[in-house]
Amino acid sequence: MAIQTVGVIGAGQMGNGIAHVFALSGYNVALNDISSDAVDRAIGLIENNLDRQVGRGKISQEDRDAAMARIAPQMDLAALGQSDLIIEAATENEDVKNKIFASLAPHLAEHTILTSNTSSISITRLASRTDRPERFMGFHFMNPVPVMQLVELIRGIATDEATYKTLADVVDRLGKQAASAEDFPAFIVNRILMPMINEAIYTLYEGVGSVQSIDTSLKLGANHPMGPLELADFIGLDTCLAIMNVLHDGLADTKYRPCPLLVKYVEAGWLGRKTDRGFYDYRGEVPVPTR
Ligand SMILES: CC(=O)CC(=O)SCCNC(=O)CCNC(=O)[C@H](O)C(C)(C)COP(=O)(O)OP(=O)(O)OC[C@H]1O[C@@H](n2cnc3c(N)ncnc32)[C@H](O)[C@@H]1OP(=O)(O)O
Ligand SMILES: NC(=O)C1=CN([C@@H]2O[C@H](COP(=O)(O)OP(=O)(O)OC[C@H]3O[C@@H](n4cnc5c(N)ncnc54)[C@H](OP(=O)(O)O)[C@@H]3O)[C@@H](O)[C@H]2O)C=CC1
Repeated sequence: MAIQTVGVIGAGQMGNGIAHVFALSGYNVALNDISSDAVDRAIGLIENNLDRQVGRGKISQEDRDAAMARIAPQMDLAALGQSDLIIEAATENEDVKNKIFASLAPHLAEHTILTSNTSSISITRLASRTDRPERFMGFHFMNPVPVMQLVELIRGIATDEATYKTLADVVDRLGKQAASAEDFPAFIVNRILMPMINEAIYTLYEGVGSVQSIDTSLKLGANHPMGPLELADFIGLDTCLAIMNVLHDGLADTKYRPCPLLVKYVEAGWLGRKTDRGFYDYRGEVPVPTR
C-alpha cells in the first residue's frame, strides 16, 4: 500500500523530528498532542531545524516551505483516524499508549496501519489490545530523528508481511536505513545502549568518577559523540528509567536494575534537557554538571 497521509501522536522531541522527516519526504502529516502548547512548540522547532538545513545548504528554501505546508496541527485525535499510517510517539508508558489506541479505535479507517515509536514496550502486547494486530508494528526512530539514519522495525507476533513491507518502503523513501528486531524488551538498540547508560549512572553513584570525568572518558576514550550522561539527559531521564524498568521486569535479571540515582533524578523532576536539569544544569550559558 502506498502511504500518503501520516498521523503523529505526541509532539515531544521524537514527534517533532518524525513530523519533520515525513513532511520533507512528501508525506502529509497531522501532528497531535494532549497539549496544544506542545504542538505549537514542535512546529516552532521544526521551522528552526528546517531553517538550519536551508542555512547549511542541505535543502532548498522551496523544500522547506513545501515541508512546512504539509504539516497540520490536529488537536482532535479522532481526525487522525483516516490517515494511512499512524505513528504513536507519546510518553513511554504502556497505559498512556493503550489509552491512545483505544481512543483512536472507533475512528480508524479499515486500511490504517498503526505503529508505535516505543523504545522498549512489547509490540505484541500493545497490538493485542487493538482491533488490528496484523496491521500493527514497532516503528522505532532514533533521536535526533532528522540526523540519525536508523529505524528499527519490530514485528509483533501477528504482524503481516504486507505491513512490514509497507513500512520498509517508507523507511527507504525517508532515505533512512531499516534494521529488523525481534519483539523482546527494548529490542536491539536500547537492549545494548540503555544498560551502558545505567552502568554510567552506577559509576557516578558509586563515586568512581564525576559527571565530567565519566563523559570525557567515553567521548575521548571510546570515541562516542556524546558521553553517556550527556546522552541520558538528551534522551530524557524519565524515558531511560522507563526502558530500564521494562528490561528489568521483562527479562527478570538483576543486571537490569535501574540505578537508584536515576530513580532519584526522575523523582526530582530533573529529566534532562527537556526540563533544563538532569546530570547537567542547562539554565546558564554552558551546561554545568549537577554532581
Ligand atoms: C532512546 C531510544 O529509544 C533510542 C535513541 O534514540 S538512543 C539515542 C541515539 N542518539 C545518539 O546516540 C546521538 C548521539 N549524539 C550524536 O550523534 C551527536 O552528538 C549529534 C548528531 C546529536 C550532534 O552532533 P554534533 O556534531 O555534536 O553537533 P552538530 O555539528 O551541531 O550537529 C550535527 C548535525 O546534526 C544536526 N542536529 C543536531 N542536533 C539536532 C536536533 N536536535 N534536531 C535536528 N538536527 C540536529 C545539526 O544541524 C547538524 O546537521 P548538518 O550535519 O546537516 O549540518
Ligand atoms: N527520547 C528519545 O531519545 C527517544 C524516545 N523514543 C520514544 O518515543 C516516545 C516519545 O518520547 P519523547 O518524544 O522523547 O518524549 P517527550 O516527553 O519529549 O514527548 C512526549 C509527548 O507526548 C505527549 N503525550 C503524553 N500523553 C499523550 C496523549 N495521551 N496523547 C498525545 N500526546 C501525549 C506529552 O505531553 P505532556 O508533556 O503534556 O505529557 C509530550 O508532549 C516514547 O515512547 C519514547 O520511548 C524513541 C526513540 C528515542
